[in-house]
Amino acid sequence: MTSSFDLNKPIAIGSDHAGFDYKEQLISFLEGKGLSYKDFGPFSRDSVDYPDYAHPVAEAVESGDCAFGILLCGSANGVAITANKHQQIRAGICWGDEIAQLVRQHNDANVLCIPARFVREEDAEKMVTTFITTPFEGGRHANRVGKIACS
Ligand SMILES: O=C(CO)[C@H](O)[C@H](O)[C@H](O)COP(=O)(O)O
Repeated sequence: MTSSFDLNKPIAIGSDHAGFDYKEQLISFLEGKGLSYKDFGPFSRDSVDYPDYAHPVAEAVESGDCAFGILLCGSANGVAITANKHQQIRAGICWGDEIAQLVRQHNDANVLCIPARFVREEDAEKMVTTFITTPFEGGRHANRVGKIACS
């Protein structure tokens, strides 16, 4: 699979209880594609607090330990709000393939946030593929992305 991400590094993935089943399904999907990943949990369907999983995924991407991140919760708002607290993280909520393409092309997103309660499993898989394979366009978008971080 061709990607502008360094796929020699693992993909960071995490969720809350609402995203747990989709996380497990996406892990199988990544394994099927021969892609390595690091699962930041949770490891059951028990109710949990999304920041406890979104922060570690964001840290793994920000540090360069992982190529990029995938986060899932019910609406994706909680994980996206949390991940975007990290200066070098650009986490975008995606609910369809065209949005997943645009968040890479225009925003150089490094964390894909999926609303598990609002998208179908097959659409989640398609968005992951699109996120991985779509390069950042640069140009005018690079100027804008360069102005996002506060410090
Ligand atoms: O954080 C969220 C919303 O911004 C996520 O959608 C959570 O998954 C959701 O809030 C969990 O809700 P629950 O009623 O505790 O299952």
